Amino acid sequence: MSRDKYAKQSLGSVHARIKQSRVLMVGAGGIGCELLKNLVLTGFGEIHVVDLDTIDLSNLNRQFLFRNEHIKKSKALVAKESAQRFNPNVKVEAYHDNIKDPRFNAAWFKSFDIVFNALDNLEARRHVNKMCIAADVPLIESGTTGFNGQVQVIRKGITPCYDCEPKNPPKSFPVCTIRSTPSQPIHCIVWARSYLFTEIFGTSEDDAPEMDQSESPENAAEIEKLRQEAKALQRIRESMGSAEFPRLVFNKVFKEDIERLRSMEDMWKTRRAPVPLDFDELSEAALGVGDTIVHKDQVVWTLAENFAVFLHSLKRLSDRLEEIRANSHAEMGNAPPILTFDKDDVDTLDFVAASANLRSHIFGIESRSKFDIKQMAGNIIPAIATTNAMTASLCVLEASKVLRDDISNTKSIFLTQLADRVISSGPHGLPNPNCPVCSAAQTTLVVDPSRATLNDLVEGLLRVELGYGEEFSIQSEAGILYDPEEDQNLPKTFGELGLKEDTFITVIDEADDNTKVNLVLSISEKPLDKDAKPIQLPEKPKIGTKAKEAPQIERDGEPPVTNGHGHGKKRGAAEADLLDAEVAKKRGKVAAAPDDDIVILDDAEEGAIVLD
Ligand SMILES: Nc1ncnc2c1ncn2[C@@H]1O[C@H](COP(=O)(O)OP(=O)(O)OP(=O)(O)O)[C@@H](O)[C@H]1O
Ligand SMILES: [Zn+2]
Repeated sequence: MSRDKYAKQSLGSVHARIKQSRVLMVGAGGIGCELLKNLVLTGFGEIHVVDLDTIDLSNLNRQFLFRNEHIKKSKALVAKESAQRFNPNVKVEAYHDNIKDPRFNAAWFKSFDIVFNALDNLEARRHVNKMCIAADVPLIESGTTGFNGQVQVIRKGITPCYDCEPKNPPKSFPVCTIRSTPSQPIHCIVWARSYLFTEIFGTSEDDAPEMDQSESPENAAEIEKLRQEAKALQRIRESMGSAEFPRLVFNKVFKEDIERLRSMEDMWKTRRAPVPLDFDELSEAALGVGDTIVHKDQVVWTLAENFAVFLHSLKRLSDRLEEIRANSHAEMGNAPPILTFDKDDVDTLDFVAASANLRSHIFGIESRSKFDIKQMAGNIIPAIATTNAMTASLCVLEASKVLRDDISNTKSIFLTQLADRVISSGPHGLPNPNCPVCSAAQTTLVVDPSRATLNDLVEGLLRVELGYGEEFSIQSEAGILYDPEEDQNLPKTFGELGLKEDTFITVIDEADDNTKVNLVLSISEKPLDKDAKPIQLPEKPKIGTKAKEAPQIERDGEPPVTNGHGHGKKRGAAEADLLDAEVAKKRGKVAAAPDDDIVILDDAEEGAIVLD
């Protein structure tokens, strides 16, 4: 019996296309392992796998292509080795690399029939989306968070792309809530991790993405005060290692800062005022607390127990940092050593858990167990192997429609546990005509990197040849290259600006009327004849104008479910609840769609039953 017999029977006529197809899978983690197994067993002819990471012990429970002996090895290479054995007729290529590496350029993307995203972060997803739009290759985008999952087919000009709907930025809390008026355990946990821990052992809180530092006239004075408090804490940090250090830190953050807050009476008219803690009183109460308390991670510690763990962990972390400092003395000129919070590093977790609970006590907020705090501080949502497996199988189902050239029948599919049906789907909708990525005009820009300047582009090409007015800006991946107020780069050459082969730059028209859609220029380097212009367009692009008002398009409102929101961060528990509610809402909407029913088609020719 031939190996493909059942695949042929269930897939019907598309089986042959699948066999000849060349596909790319980006990410070999939770979804990726399931997906690669499906692709290999379905018989996709040539599969390329890219993943930048190595295998971690914590991956093994669900990433079943990996075993204990593979820990620390490349995910892409091991996934290839393991999956290849399922079907020797399939060719698998693996790359242990970041998909953003320039070698994976638009021409390389173009060589695939379909691209599958099995990623965990917004940045990489957006990059692959952009490359697939530039290369005009269909993309199957997928993501899971706990029991929720989503699959979306993206095809330039036909479906919305990943960036057609702006994505929610990662959840952040106003700095004043975290530093002055916490009201939930998560506020105290963010304070302990992103303020206290980083001010004592790391770099400044200014870098914490979950703290929204934006100032307004109402909070400017308070923010300035908070800055001064942080500076005072940094001065205390200098006495690390001394016998007085724990008392100094404690008194600063759990007593003096609280007394200052308490004195701001207006703040506490409608809230319970915080009550400072006393070091000596707690020292006495903590005398009987044994060392084993840190192992009781499922019980909520008492105030005295939290105090004891605070002191122990502060000592362990201070000793560690002192030791690193002593050893790194020789390498002068290096940045001073720091510690970073890691949910799996027990010393950092103990410190954050105890500090968060001490603060909760001050503000009359319920304490949490170390186990709970680990979930919240690490933004962990348990990955569910079944959700990944279901999502991966739906990716293949949608891919089969793409290979049948049946994009119009592809669906946006949602998995959710809250609804009466686990899987629901809806039509894919239409591209957003003002989307900065897929509505953009695209063309290649040939430049002589040593001669072509940004001014040649701005004046010679954009204004003279393409009719741009005064108001427009140019952006590269690294940020703004030019706008009317920032023209210092104009005399620089493309070489000096680091704009190499295969990088993209985007021209954003800011004219009030007849605003042009974004123009994406893909750079191609070529030494050009001395007499020729140093910058040329081999093909003049057709640049449409933006729609004045966004038309009412039937499009799925919420952003796709992802198991990471920007910055490679996982979603917090509070966000997960929100997401569940969003998905439930969507589920209600989608379920009402008449074409949501299961259709059984009898494919007479091949004897196959197709479930859509
Ligand atoms: N820019 C990128 N280039 C290549 N691979 C990437 C890139 N960004 C993320 N990935 C990979 O995508 C995969 C996503 O898988 P998954 O969501 O299961 O995460 P994980 O890191 O394996 O698990 P967890 O984060 O839950 O411990 C990871 O293997 C990760 O290395
Ligand atoms: Zn788009």
